[in-house]
Amino acid sequence: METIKSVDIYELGSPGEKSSPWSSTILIVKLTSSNGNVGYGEAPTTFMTLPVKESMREVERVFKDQNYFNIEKNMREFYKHSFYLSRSMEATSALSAFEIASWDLIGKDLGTPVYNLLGGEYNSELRAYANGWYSDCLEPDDFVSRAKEYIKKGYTAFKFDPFRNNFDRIGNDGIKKAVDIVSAMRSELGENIDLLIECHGRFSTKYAIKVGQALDEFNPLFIEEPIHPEMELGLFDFKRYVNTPVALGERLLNKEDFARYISQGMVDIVQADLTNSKGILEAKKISAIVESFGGLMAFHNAFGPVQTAATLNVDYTLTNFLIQESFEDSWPDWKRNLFSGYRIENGHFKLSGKPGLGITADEKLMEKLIYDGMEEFNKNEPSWVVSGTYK
Ligand SMILES: O=C(O)[C@H](O)[C@@H](O)[C@H](O)[C@H](O)CO
Ligand SMILES: [Mg+2]
Repeated sequence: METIKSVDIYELGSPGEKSSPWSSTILIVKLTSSNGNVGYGEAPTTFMTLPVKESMREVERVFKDQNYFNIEKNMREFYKHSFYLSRSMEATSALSAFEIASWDLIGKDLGTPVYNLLGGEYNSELRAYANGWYSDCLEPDDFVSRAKEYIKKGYTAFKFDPFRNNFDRIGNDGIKKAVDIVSAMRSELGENIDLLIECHGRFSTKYAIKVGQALDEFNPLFIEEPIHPEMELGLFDFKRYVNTPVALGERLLNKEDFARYISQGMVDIVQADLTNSKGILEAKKISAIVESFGGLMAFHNAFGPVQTAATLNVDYTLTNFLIQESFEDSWPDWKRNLFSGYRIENGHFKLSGKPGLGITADEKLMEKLIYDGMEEFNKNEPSWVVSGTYK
């Protein structure tokens, strides 16, 4: 029986190098098996780096010395101990990292990519959408000319938040500015480019509806988190008055959360995040629930390379895959060089086909990037926006 012999938790970062503010640090767990193989997992940060790092120590107490093939058992064991798990983003994130790393080990032990253990390859080309591409863009022309650079790289879908520093409420001027940006993107880039509108859960219901109605005419692929996440009942009204499909999920924690949303018709496109909703097997379960209600999957993927690799392994197997989020082309070099194995070419992701998650760590670089502390903080710009856009 192979067990988890040692656990290493890495906080990595390179202060000063431009990075998405919410992901200027990343958290990686490395599990070493009794047979010498290593598996990697990742947890999200966003103003919670140190609490999540600390939570990973709690997960370690449960997972250490266990047989990592027993994913269900180990997950349930942590569930039993972690009284607040069902409500804790930090605990669920920490747990997810261990789950993902366990799969990396399992795949490596069996000599096969993780997707082969989850139903096999259904999608071989994974269409990506670009995010992070619009840093410092404020005016319609800024957005259009930056998007054109990404179209040259092969992207055909763009997510962006055109709402600047409007929060809770938005006035006519704020709506007009957003409309100008979205309308310029549509008219300059054409009907074949998909526009994905990100609201970052910033509005209360009435204002979200105003925004949604104003943008419907530009036919976005979806509108994301239009309403503050805890005001989810507002989604019923939102969906009554706005035609654009609703996407959300990056702040939901488990399949039961997703089951409530999808079964009540509160969401169309589900953006679960493997690193904060219990990892790979839960992602398969969530996707199955969503599929049963006719929903599509577009996994949230805003952190580091282990997250991307884990997510792609699930994407490969999905019959209800829509599109995959990607920040890769706006990453700083340190993040790009940490792991090799998957590619993004011509706006599509491809895995290496190597065993496990299919990635290899540059361990020397990892050692160099070890960092201790919270991610960057800017009083004037919350960490969840693309930098230079909250004005
Ligand atoms: O959809 C997304 O990619 C996210 O909303 C990001 O834009 C977040 O701001 C970040 O993930 C914060 O955790
Ligand atoms: Mg989002």
